[in-house]
Amino acid sequence: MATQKVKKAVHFGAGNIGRGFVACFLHNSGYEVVFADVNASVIDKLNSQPSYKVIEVGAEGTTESVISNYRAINSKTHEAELIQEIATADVVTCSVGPNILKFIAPVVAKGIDQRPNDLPPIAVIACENAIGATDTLAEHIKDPQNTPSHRIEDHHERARYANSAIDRIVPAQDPDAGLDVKLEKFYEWVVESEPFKDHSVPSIEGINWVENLEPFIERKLYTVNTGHATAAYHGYHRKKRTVYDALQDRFIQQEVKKALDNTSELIVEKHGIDADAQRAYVKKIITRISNPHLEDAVERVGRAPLRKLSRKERFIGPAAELAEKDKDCSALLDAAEMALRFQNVEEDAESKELAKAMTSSTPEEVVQQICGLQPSEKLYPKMVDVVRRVQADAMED
Ligand SMILES: NC(=O)c1ccc[n+]([C@@H]2O[C@H](COP(=O)([O-])OP(=O)(O)OC[C@H]3O[C@@H](n4cnc5c(N)ncnc54)[C@H](O)[C@@H]3O)[C@@H](O)[C@H]2O)c1
Ligand SMILES: O=P(O)(O)OC[C@@H](O)[C@@H](O)[C@H](O)[C@H](O)CO
Repeated sequence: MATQKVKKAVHFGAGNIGRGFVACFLHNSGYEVVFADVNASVIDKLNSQPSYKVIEVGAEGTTESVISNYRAINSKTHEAELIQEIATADVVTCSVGPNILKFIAPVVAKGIDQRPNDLPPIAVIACENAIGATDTLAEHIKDPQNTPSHRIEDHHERARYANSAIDRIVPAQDPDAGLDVKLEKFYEWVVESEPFKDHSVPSIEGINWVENLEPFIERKLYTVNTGHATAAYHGYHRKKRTVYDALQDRFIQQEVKKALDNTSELIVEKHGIDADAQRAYVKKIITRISNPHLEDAVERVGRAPLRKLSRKERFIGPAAELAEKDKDCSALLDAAEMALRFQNVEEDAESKELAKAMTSSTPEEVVQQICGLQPSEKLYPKMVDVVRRVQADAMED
């Protein structure tokens, strides 16, 4: 009797969303998961412990599931082993952070290049909070430094790249929790189906396959993440510990609602999303980010402010489009102002860099270099005023 081959997934980033969501869904879909990470302590724990728990918390109570059938490889020290795993895997996923994609690309490229001819193309799905994260990873993989140019023409026979939108709040974990991950019950994982049109899509339970991802990723980033970051940055400024604490403050709650009114106007018009459906979505997001069981620190949600203030991200992205249409983006500008004031310099390298740029650059330089706006854009002078105000306040302190 023919035995069915066990499917294998290599997942880069054994952190919160990696262990708590992506690996959990791959495991539940019958994959053996090979984690790749640079954190030696997490790798050692994964290799010495045969299972860990994923604990869903919420108003409805707590449920636990057990994840097993995984291995882990240190991508810094065991590159050759990792290349072999990728060469023979069915799926490569990652949740390492958008700025890390360029660092994992070389090893993924080598694994793809060594893929045996008789295997179907590997599915590559980046699970980051960023528009087109898989495209970004693919660009790095296909860079001549990583894939020889004579191997590009038939590269699609070895790999297919699909963008995704991934949504589940996984806070930083208690240091004593070991590998276990506490997270919210809600999840949404939407992935492009188009790259697999001449093959079948990978069989991963829970994925919503769509032809056009743009409305899903923009709706997610400009609602969940805009709302989350607005609460976190206003919360940090008002000395709140968690996003839940921030949302107990009526002023912050109003700022979040106003920011999501701004982005809803854009999303509804741009993507033809039903206004009532968007209102219900916003309501659900506010309930989700107000989850008292999650203990989600404002420093985690506000992490990497340079990334969050960049052109295609949760504030400047929608605000630039709204400004071009002469529509209200004032709450997004207020939230961006709070992001500029996020000075978590001890823990966050980008925050330190931002603080330096705010003291050494002109407002115009900050807006061009950090927010990626050009003087010809309608948002540009508004954002210059915001930076000028923050810099003036800093001079007074
Ligand atoms: N936590 C969430 O709620 C959530 C939800 C949706 C999407 N995301 C996205 O997922 C990504 C990861 O977020 P997270 O919260 O899990 O962060 P995290 O810090 O918990 O996990 C990131 C992991 O990547 C590893 N890593 C860093 N550099 C690496 C490298 N060069 N090679 C391999 N591994 C490397 C780190 O050691 C860490 O284990 C981000 O893009 C984030 O926006 C997070
Ligand atoms: O991961 P970031 O830094 O892009 O954003 C922080 C949080 O808003 C984010 O991790 C959310 O928890 C997540 O996007 C929910 O799906």
